[in-house]
Amino acid sequence: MDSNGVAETPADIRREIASLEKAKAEIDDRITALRVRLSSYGSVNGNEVANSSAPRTEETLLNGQLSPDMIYRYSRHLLLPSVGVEAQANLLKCSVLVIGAGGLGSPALLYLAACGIGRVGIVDHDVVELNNLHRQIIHTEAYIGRSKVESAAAACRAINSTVQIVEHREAFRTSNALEIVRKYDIVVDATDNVPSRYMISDCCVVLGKPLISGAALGLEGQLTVYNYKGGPCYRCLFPTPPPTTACQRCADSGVLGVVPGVIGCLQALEAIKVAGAVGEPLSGRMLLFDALSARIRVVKIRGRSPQCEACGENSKLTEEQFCNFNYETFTQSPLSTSPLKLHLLPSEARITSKEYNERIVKGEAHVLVDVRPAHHYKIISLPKSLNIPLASMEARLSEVSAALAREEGHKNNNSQSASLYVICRRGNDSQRAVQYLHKMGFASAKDIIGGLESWAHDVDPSFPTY
Ligand SMILES: Nc1ncnc2c1ncn2[C@@H]1O[C@H](COP(=O)(O)OP(=O)(O)OP(=O)(O)O)[C@@H](O)[C@H]1O
Ligand SMILES: [Zn+2]
Repeated sequence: MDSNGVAETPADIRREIASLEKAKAEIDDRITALRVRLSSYGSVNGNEVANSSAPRTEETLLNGQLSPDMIYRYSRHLLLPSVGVEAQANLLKCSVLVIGAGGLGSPALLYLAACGIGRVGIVDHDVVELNNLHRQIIHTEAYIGRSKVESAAAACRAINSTVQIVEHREAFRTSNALEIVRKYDIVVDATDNVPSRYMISDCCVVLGKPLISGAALGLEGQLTVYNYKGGPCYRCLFPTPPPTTACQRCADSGVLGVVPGVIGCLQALEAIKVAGAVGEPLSGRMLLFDALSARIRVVKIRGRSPQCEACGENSKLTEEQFCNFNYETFTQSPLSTSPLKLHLLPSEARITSKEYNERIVKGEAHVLVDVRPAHHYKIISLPKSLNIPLASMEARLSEVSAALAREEGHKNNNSQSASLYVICRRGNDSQRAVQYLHKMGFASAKDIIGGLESWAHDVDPSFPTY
């Protein structure tokens, strides 16, 4: 008998329980969906404020108080006595600009968005490539060929829709630097080239912004904070640029993916310390990370130099001077990451990859010397090429003579001389090698223009590039 006096069976009761459970599940789903919708609004004292495309942190803070959603989202920060509500509120009010959305920028951006920095700006002009993905973890395969900024911004928004993400899909140059940096409180240098480092540092000096600077190459990385509370700037430490030969890039020297990951995370950490006003930011000190030996050292570095041309006592670095300074000339290296293209040889000492292919198809007697380092040669090489790295050419010249003699013996009954071709990855070292071979009496040596990259591009599209 139910409360209405209607007879009921156990089967009726089971049916009613099932029906109520179904309704309860639907209500739970509805509550979850509403919570997700709620998180795209700013919460002011329990009254929600519509906040469509660009969430504004100020609206989520009332008299410096965190909204209930923020208390929940950042609760693990708030529970840390050294962080707490005050530092979290500082993060929410702060803006950070990350220049470069590559190996360093990827983890830095993810953590900065996740931790609730109020506004995060991203600058990059590049597009996502397949060979970026082993380390540039903010990007996914779906974004290959698309703007790194667009990709990184989407990832940041997916992690934290309450953070305002600003996209700057352009190269950072003297012409736009001041205008961009002015809008942020802290700058993170996550670029990979020397002219950008000087330019970013000078810009931060001119505008008085703290700079979190990181670098990673191969199996090593380093990190420091410049221009912070009377500390040194980049120029204090490096008044003159390094020789161009000392400036390597990941595309040439390689990099273990986790290494920029570690340094990029530490950059986010330093930015959070500066933004939140907690701890001791890494100013006047430099952290050095050696992945293979698993060593991290922190060394003291020189303080602000009174003679520094950017931040020193007699510095005349003004906004106007900054805009007119040529950082590419100063550092003798380009801002863009396009590889160097040397022109060392006359045209008669060069041959295109297509021409070379035609000659070998015709069966021309020849020797092909590949002058790349041995570990490059192991990645991929052309059949029957002889690997003599440029650095060991002098010691191994006799191998070139022996190979030519062998080839002449095999193919030419009339003992006509065999041709000598030299190849490398992109066609720079091959020219250097041919110059040397000419000097050593191998007058007919020719370089293959554009190296293996042009072979892959113009002759055999299935030949791998790296
Ligand atoms: N002046 C600049 N303005 C904007 N972005 C820059 C500037 N200089 C460098 N970058 C960006 O910084 C990022 C550095 O990333 P990273 O060092 O991982 O190398 P990469 O250039 O993406 O790859 P790889 O060196 O392997 O070809 C790149 O996305 C690059 O486009
Ligand atoms: Zn300085």
